[in-house]
Amino acid sequence: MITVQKVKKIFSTKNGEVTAVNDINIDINKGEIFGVIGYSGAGKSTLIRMLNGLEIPTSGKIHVAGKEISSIKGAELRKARQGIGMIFQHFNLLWSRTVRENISFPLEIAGVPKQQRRKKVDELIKLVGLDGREEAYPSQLSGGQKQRVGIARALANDPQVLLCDEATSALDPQTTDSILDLLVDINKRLGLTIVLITHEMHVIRKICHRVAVMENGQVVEMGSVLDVFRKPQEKITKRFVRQLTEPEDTHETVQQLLNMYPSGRLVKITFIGGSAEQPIITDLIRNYSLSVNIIQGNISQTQNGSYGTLFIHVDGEEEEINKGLTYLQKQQEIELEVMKADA
Ligand SMILES: Nc1ncnc2c1ncn2[C@@H]1O[C@H](COP(=O)(O)OP(=O)(O)OP(=O)(O)O)[C@@H](O)[C@H]1O
Repeated sequence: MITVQKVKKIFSTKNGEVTAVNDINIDINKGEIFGVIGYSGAGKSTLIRMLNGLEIPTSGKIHVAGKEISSIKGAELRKARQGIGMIFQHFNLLWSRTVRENISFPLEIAGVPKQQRRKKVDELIKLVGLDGREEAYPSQLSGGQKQRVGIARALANDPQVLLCDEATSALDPQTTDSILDLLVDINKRLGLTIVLITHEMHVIRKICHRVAVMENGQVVEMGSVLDVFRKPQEKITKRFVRQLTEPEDTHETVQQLLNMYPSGRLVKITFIGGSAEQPIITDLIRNYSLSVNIIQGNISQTQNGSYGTLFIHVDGEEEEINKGLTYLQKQQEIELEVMKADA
């Protein structure tokens, strides 16, 4: 559905050239929810703006829904853009227009007759759950409702692709979750391809199938969300994954525990997919002469299955400990890390 081939974007500024996007290659499949994560300045906005022709690459090619978006101009580009919806962090609604009029706006521009417009807007209002709020103005809506208007407006021309630019960054956690649920629902119902950029791993974890991690204009890591969670390769990816799996105080706690328990091992187990439901801790206690103390754990769901981490302290005879750890290591879909004290 979307291909980004060797794309570079260089901005010329007073202080010289800035390479915002540096040689990126990405293929996004039809019906996929694809996330791009990175810190501020990584190049995410520039990349997503190139996907709908708001920026033109300095070099390289971008195809979206069969059109080479990076090379077309004028009326052809405007037409192609109708097939690409976009939602924004600050909603970008028209404040003097009602909910109904905001959603109707892109249909007016596309020259859709009045009656057809009304029917389509009614459908969209239902789809995003804004029944009863049709005549309200944006200033009378909550943040979540404003983003629902943004989503309905973006879907007005039946796009094949929806781009989301930090679409939940201005919302509280509960509202963020309800908007993310709506995006998953729309993705399933309409088969829409969704590309989102974010700096929050929670957003990636909750709704994306695949993720690309951006740093300094480059994609430094890319893969299915579960794979990236299981084995993050780059330092920056590990930092993002830790946002979810280890509360901020965990590092300190681990160091304290290592001092408290000089014998045995402190082990971090990462569970992926089906293994999260297997009774491996029970097996460990039953089959080996070990004492196992559970210190901290959490589990969460991704679009590709469950994912969790567990910190345990294992103690006993040295030989038994080694046997027990070997047993754990042999389990598929489990990653094992023996924690060590800071040097
Ligand atoms: N129009 C522009 N002119 C000059 N430099 C720009 C322009 N747009 C972006 N940049 C620069 O390109 C780099 C990447 O910016 P970009 O906004 O794409 O990053 P980002 O990951 O989206 O960060 P943020 O979340 O802060 O927007 C930054 O160094 C930025 O200053």
